[in-house]
Amino acid sequence: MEKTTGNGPAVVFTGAVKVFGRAERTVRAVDGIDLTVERGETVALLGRNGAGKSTAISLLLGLNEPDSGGVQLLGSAPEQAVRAGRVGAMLQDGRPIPRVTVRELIAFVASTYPSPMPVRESLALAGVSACADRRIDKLSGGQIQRVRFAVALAGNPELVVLDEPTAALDVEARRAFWGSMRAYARRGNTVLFSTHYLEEADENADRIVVIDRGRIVADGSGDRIKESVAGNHVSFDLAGGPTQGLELLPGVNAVEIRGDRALLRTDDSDATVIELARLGRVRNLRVSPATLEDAFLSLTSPATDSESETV
Ligand SMILES: Nc1ncnc2c1ncn2[C@@H]1O[C@H](COP(=O)(O)OP(=O)(O)OP(=O)(O)O)[C@@H](O)[C@H]1O
Repeated sequence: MEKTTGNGPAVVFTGAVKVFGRAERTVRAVDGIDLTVERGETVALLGRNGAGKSTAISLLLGLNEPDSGGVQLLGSAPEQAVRAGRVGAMLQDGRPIPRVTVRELIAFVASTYPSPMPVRESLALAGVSACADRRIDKLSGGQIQRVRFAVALAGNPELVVLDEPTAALDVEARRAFWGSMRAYARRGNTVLFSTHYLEEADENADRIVVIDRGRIVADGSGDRIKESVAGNHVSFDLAGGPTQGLELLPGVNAVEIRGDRALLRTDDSDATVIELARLGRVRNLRVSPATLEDAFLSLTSPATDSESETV
């Protein structure tokens, strides 16, 4: 497909800060983000509830102005790139579902852009050709999300920004959605999506940017992020043995007791196991590498009281 290509990165945040509230009740929702996304990359913004993902996306789309720092989209100011149809977005809004057919909606949205994607193509890419003549308010949640994706594609954008696009979908609908997203990305387009699902970030993004309290705390491939929280888990049956002192074993930096089993996180599993053996504590022992979830948990802070935790 012909693309309006340009030079330079797709997205650049430079020291972006966004503060909400006043006086002593302020929240630094975005607290100094520096981030460059190259054209053609698929990047996941991964963070817990309230981490600042939606606020970062609102700055990127020009829906909010940063208090300091700046944001550039496809080499221009966000509003300019959005107006030209160079960016498509799916936000977490609860707008009412229109009572028109899928094709009518997409044709209408396409008509508002200077050089739209042919309607047939955006329907196919979003995987909604088969329900194009059905009314949107009669579709399933998964289909509606894909119609919203078709809306995001209507202007023939070079970049799509998706804010938790699969939050309310079941496993099958999610898989179908990500299939459509990847087909769009394979055309050389750029995708930036936010999620709190680790597996989705790992499976669908080339790069994961972990956000916590408005800051970037890790940036790289899933494997690289796992490595940044180097270490292994050593677990064994307690068999009624003592739990105190386990945190003092060589290499150990965290201890968890689950029923009759001890789980130790360690930087030096060899040394931990040797000492456990010396103490005669080796019962049903297992050593396993840190997972992406371990990495995520150790990089981000738990949600505060006001935020619900759904990770
Ligand atoms: N308009 C606003 N006014 C006041 N505070 C806000 C506003 N928007 C966001 N916040 C606060 O800024 C912080 C970041 O919120 P944001 O919605 O960007 O996080 P998020 O990572 O997208 O979370 P979620 O996964 O729940 O969507 C939170 O503490 C939130 O309460």
